[in-house]
Amino acid sequence: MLVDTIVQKSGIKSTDTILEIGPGTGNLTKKLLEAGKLVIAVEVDPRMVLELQRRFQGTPHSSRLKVIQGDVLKTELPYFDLCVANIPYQISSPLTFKLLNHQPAFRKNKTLGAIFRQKNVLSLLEKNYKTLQALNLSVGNKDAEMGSSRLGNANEVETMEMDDDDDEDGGADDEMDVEDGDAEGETSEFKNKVLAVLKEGNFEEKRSSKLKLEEFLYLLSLFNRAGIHFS
Ligand SMILES: C[S@@+](CC[C@H](N)C(=O)[O-])C[C@H]1O[C@@H](n2cnc3c(N)ncnc32)[C@H](O)[C@@H]1O
Repeated sequence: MLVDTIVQKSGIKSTDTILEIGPGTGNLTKKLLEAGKLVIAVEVDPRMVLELQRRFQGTPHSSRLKVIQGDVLKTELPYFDLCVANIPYQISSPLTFKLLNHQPAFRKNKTLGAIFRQKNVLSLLEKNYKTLQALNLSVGNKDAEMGSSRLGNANEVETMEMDDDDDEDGGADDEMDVEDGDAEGETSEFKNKVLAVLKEGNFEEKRSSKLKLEEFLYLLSLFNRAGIHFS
């Protein structure tokens, strides 16, 4: 089943308690409960909450289901071993960020500086960063092609200026950096980029458990501005 696959890949030791975000009418919830899990479901839509309660009330599983009605971004999350979610795209970044910073509930009350130095966190972020860079490059190249075909050969100077702009914006040069850089150099370069964002907002020594929602969102905006995304 899906959860077992996730567990195998992630190396998580225990999956007794599952946080399910956006359970809707509860199709996955049912499977999780049937697999003997304790499910904490966070659902914003009151109609879905009623449906969930109606569906599992009086069944042998009801004692292992807790439903929390509310916006997951504004809800204080309980302890859980594994989180599953099927949620709208718009909230996936802030949610991933919230979950990344939910670590005090498991592991220690680490500073953000310590959390963002962890290899698994850095490698996830770097993967997203490179995907976005590649997408931007391909969109940039398409725009440049369309631009030069619009200008045609009649205005060579304009076309050359446009090429220069591309270089300044990190177009072709960046692509070469990505291809030519050695793996370790790139990783520490990316780590420095992440730490620079934390320093910019004065977040490095702050503890995630003490942050307010506004501070989370501000930090998220700083990361996004630097091209660093969480999903
Ligand atoms: C794509 S549906 C998932 C449906 C469900 N997995 C199923 O199979 O029936 C997304 C669900 O996320 C819920 N949702 C959207 N935003 C949410 C939020 N901020 N907090 C909690 N739940 C949310 C919606 O109400 C909806 O039930």
